[in-house]
Amino acid sequence: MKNLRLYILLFLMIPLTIFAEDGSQLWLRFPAKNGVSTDKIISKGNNPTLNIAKKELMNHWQGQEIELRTDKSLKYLKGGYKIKSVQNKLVISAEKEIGLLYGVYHILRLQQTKSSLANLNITEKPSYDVRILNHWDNLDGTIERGYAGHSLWKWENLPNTISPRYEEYARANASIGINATVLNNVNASPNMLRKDYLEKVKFLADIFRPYGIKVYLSVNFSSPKVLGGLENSDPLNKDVQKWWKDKASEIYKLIPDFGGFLVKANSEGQPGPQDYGRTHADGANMMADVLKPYGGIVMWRAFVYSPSKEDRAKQAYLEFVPLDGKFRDNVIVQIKNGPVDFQPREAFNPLFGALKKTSEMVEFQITQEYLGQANHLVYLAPLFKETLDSDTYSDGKGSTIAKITDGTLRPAKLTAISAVANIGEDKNWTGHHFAQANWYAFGRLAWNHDLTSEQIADEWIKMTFTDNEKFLNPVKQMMLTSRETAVDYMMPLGLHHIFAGMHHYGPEPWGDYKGTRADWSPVYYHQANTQGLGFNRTKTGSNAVSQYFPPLNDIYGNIKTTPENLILWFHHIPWDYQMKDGKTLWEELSYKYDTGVKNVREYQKVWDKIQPYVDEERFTEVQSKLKIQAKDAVWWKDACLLYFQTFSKMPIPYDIERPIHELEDLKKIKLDMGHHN
Ligand SMILES: CO[C@H]1[C@H](O)[C@@H](O)[C@H](O)O[C@@H]1C(=O)O
Repeated sequence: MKNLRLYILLFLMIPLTIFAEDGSQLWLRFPAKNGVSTDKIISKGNNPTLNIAKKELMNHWQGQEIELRTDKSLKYLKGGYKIKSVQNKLVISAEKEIGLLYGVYHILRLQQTKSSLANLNITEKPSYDVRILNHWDNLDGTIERGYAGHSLWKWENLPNTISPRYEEYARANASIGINATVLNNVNASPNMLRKDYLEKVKFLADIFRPYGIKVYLSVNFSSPKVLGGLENSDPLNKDVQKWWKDKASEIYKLIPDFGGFLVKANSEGQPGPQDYGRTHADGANMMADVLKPYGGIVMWRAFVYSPSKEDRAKQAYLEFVPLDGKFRDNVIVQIKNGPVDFQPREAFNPLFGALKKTSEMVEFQITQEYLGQANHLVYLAPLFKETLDSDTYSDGKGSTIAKITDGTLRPAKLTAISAVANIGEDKNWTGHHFAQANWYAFGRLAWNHDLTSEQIADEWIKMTFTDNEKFLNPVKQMMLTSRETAVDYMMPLGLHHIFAGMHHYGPEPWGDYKGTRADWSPVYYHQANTQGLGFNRTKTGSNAVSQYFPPLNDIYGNIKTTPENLILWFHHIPWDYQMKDGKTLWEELSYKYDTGVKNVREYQKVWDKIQPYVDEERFTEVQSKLKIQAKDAVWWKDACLLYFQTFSKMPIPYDIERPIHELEDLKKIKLDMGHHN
């Protein structure tokens, strides 16, 4: 009897052990045991990176014999590799060991996704040289726009305590080809460059190095003054230049392969060269000169907005175009995908392609500051692809942002792509299990921007969850539509920045922040009045359309040819304007919000139905996040429709669910999150 009870108990525990998954392993769920024995791995040499590659094979590879071979003639692959089936074995070759490690992750991915391993003949060359994460982590452990707990970097404990997550982080990045990281917030503390902090940075760099990851730092332009006690931080002051020179030498003594600096200057209150009447080029070049002897680079951000009254969407272009050709060749201008700020949908940033003699790189945001943060399931590959595939026409038809930034159209000395990370201390790393997919997607696209959103989702689901079609197909569909769904319930038809100030989580279309910058207020962006809705950026308005190359300036300048998903970005249009499907603007807007809500409801059903194929922990966690997302979608719909209705004075179409909130109550919601604009 006793035994029987024990058996029953053991039997009941089986599912628990099978399903003891929590998300902490990310997509790295290779088979745990039964890897190949050492004699099935042929490789010469003993180098830390190679040793990791061999260890991964021993622990996880279940296939045939593998040969790892460095080959100097493969330099042209720029860190890439070849995988070839030769008789009974697989040969992975690359110029350097890091290419071999990438090749090993490639075959482990094939194994994990149950792809064919027969007759392989693969050549991989990355789209970009520098594939970099930007952490907005502060020295006190908080993260600006971080929604997955505190920073991974425990500065106070370094170098005495080394968290195992440092290496896990490096491994996860290497597995998708990310090869660089900026450890600290672009709103940078001058203390980052203090001797004691640099020594801590060295420890992280040492852990990341075998995984091919170079460390970069965000620097505060006033460091010479604040940290060095100099009179000012004027880039043309010899003492200031010497301070940076000495600092560079100090850094490279500790970290010989240090990557360089990321700089946010003269933006949102940060100091910069303009404080001394100098230009962005003067500032960037001063830093570039001190890094040059060591092979370091400067990533200078174009996210600036000046005290001018110009449309905010025009400002980066206005500041940087006159400086084209004035930057050193180890400076690269880092440009947000859109001209405003990581909105659910923006027109692409017109600065892409406009700098002809200066290297340009994209900055994406993986952390979902404006996309429901860690609560909403929004798969971002479609957003990333939309930007990369946008044709700027800068050098004629086909001048996509991908081709401008990857060196195809401009033989750029330097190619790079970056994204603001969503990683924190949370057990599942990113707050929402599905937000891991956005880290993954960024890495995969940085490696190969020709991959489709669907391919990436397919891989990620198979690696992270299962290849069972009953899970794979519906979940993939949910992911692929999720970005458009978020656009629909937040800001359809080109609406933008109608978020509540500070936290940027919920809706506040009525926001009119008198006394602050006009361009921090939602009312500035949607321009709703009794005539209509939208921001007039045509010739009769801010003329932002003129910053686009022909024929885009005309296409966007004309209401009839502007794509409807951007119509309110470029035009102020009457409420009864007739859309392509025959509906009025007001009706179209209403149906878009409604579609967004309905889709989230569908996602809830999809998720509940796949319960048999996922562990309890992840099932419940995603399920409860979807509940929040569904409530938030209704909140967005009610807030925006009830508010805009005060101008349109038209009824919400009767086949749409009625609002369940009162506008006045919604206006009272105050969330205490975040800390500035
Ligand atoms: C790091 O600051 C961020 C800020 O939190 C974010 O709300 C803003 O819009 O963008 C800034 C930037 O990109 O510099």
